[in-house]
Amino acid sequence: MTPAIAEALTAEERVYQETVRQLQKTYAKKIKPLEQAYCFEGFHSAPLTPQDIGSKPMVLLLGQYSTGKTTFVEYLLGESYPGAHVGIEPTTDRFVAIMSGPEPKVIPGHAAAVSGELPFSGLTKFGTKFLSRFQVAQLNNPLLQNLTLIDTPGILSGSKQIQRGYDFTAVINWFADRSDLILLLFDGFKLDISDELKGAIQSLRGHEDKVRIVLNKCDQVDQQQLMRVYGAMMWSLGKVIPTPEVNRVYLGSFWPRYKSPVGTVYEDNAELIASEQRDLLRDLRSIPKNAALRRVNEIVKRARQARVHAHIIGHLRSELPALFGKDKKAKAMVDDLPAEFRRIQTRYNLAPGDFPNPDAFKNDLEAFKIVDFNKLSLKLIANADEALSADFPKLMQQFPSGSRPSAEIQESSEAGVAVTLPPPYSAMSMAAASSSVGARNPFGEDTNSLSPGVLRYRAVFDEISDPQRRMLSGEAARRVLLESASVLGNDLLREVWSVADWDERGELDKVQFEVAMRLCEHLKNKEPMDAAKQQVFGELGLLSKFSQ
Ligand SMILES: Nc1ncnc2c1ncn2[C@@H]1O[C@H](COP(=O)(O)OP(=O)(O)OP(=O)(O)O)[C@@H](O)[C@H]1O
Repeated sequence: MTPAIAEALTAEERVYQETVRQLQKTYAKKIKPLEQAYCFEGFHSAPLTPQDIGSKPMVLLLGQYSTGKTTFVEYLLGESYPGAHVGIEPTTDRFVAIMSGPEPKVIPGHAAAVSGELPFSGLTKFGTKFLSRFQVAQLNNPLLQNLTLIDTPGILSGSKQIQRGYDFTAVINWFADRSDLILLLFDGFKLDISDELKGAIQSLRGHEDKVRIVLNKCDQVDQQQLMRVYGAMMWSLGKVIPTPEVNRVYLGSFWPRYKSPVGTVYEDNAELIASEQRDLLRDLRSIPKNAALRRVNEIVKRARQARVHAHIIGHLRSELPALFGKDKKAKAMVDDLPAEFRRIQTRYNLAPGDFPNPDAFKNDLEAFKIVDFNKLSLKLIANADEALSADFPKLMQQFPSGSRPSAEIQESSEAGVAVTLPPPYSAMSMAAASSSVGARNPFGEDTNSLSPGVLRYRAVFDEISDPQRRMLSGEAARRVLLESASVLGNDLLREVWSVADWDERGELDKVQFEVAMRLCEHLKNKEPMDAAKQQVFGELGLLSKFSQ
């Protein structure tokens, strides 16, 4: 690694360390007790350990075999890591977490997963077969003071693919969840995108903002070939990464200094490659700062969920009669959870976007008896409220003004915890939404007819929709519409729904959600429905839908 990277990372690292320390403290004192009192673990996930919150920012490397992942790690480190294998044949047959340690050491997967010092306890759920294909490689390298790198087994093409004995895609997803940057490496000299790689890429849904594509070995082809390879790669990726934005691609050839390149090296791309590599390093430098923001964002999101969860559980418990008819009442409530959720939402003025899916919640509830739950503790709730309205926003102040607070933070700092709008409606989300719209439309609509900035509600949609299916359920959409446009009354909202759900699926995709929300805006300005419809479909370039 060049000293310049190490230096820049160190400054960012201090902010990261301090943020993490305060997050750990606030979480342990004000959020974890709430989670524990209301069995949050049974419905969401186990309480976070200090290691979970404080783990170093992670960079995940993914790609077909021999695309140069291990060599890329060596390029960043400026040295090889213990247990690294580089070769033209498939070499890395395991997941390797490359981490900081006092001396070069390999920790086998089973030991790493039970170590309280390492953030890998969650990997035990993938079983013994996986753990024997996982290891931690420690070494004393300045880059690793700030980052953990995850080298992954190369993905083989087509029929060569071997049975792994564990769920490769689920493991990728686990690491992707915890990563701050995901580098997808392709070989510019031998482009290949196998089905398993496509599956792995598809499992990165919801993490598109972290994905960067690296077209490696670019000096092995001439300029004309490079253009063709680049085009072919983007074409193939367009089919598997369904985002409207074009992913950032870095063209490069990442060799450590101590190795001299072999084979044909074309000089005509040298300048381009050099400047692309500089850009990628800049991206890597910003990881600790972004990671600190991401950690705060994640904890705030979790705290909001835990608060809503406590209200739900406390409400269900309190509604049970003191003496007779407990079972009957419990059954009635469980049978109509959406109605209970609405009641709780109105009573405590909670954001609908923080509520869980009622069906999933009902499933999880089967493992419990409502009568065994604790009643609502105002003290625990007040602690969580304080964390959301004071501690987390204060934490954000230490970031330079250029850093963007998340929607959740914005919401809790501006409006305290008694928010009436779901977090995505913050001005920040809207701005972010309109600034990041690209040219490709994954919704089956006519791409060219959508003008830039058209999907103003996309951040809202991204936060509350099903991340796998990219659809918003009827129930969730109804809650948002009621929340943001209840003044329109049920009849108008019903009409809005039937306009937006034009294909009568009972759920909305991103464009349909945009239509619904924009219609509400116009209707709130007292425009007649027909005029509002024409206006909205016109704005979105969907007039063909209007005439249907
Ligand atoms: N920038 C580059 N230009 C040309 N050849 C490269 C480059 N980087 C790596 N190589 C060569 O490509 C081969 C594969 O490299 P490496 O083992 O790092 O890939 P990998 O993606 O980690 O492979 P696997 O998935 O099998 O572990 C090696 O022979 C290596 O020397």
